[in-house]
Amino acid sequence: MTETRAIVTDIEGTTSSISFVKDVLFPYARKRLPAFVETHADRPEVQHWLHEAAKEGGLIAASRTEVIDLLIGWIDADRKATPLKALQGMIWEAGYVDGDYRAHVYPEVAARLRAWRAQGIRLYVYSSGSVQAQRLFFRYSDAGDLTPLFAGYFDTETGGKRERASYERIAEAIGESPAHLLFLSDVLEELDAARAAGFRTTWVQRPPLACPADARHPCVADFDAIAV
Ligand SMILES: CSCCC(=O)C(=O)COP(=O)(O)O
Ligand SMILES: [Mg+2]
Repeated sequence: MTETRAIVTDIEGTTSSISFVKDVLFPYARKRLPAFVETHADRPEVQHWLHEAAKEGGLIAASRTEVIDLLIGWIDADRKATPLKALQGMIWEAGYVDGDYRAHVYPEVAARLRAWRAQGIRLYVYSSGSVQAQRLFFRYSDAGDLTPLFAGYFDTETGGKRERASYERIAEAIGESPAHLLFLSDVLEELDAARAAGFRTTWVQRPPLACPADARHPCVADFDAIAV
């Protein structure tokens, strides 16, 4: 079998439960978004992402309230829009620092990540959440600070997770041939795109989901079952 030199993992539904993201993080950001935008509107990075959101939403000369409404609509629709993800990451920071929540990771994940590192495999994250959000997530995880395990992070500024070109860019950035890279995700369209770029793939189907017998990617219920 081809040697795996690096693993790139998704977060939601793969290292961590969908419920933590949807039922804890998203509502936290939704509730605080209007006040966050009003009180941080002078920060250049906030201005930048509000402008990008308005552009992506097709709003011309939009008021701040209109952009906030647009962003809230995107949260409700679970739209993986880069401007929304960047702003969510900024808002979530306070929740982690204040101890309002810790990021969920499935019980075997931290030990398995450490075992892969001990084997010399480099670890990366590719999530729709912004790089800032990803760093916070693993710094404040319920298994402790996992950020020392990761060599790098990719978000939708690299491209959409269902696009082959994104994985080609990630392989280029990691500096390895895609054949030596393994991508983990719960979403088949993401795995198809990664495979089209030459990555090895594994589909993570956390219980109560189950792997179908005719799965088109190697399929596991947890990280301990992943063949590297
Ligand atoms: C970085 S934590 C929040 C993740 C997030 O915002 C999201 O939309 C989940 O996307 P993923 O690509 O990890 O499934
Ligand atoms: Mg996912």
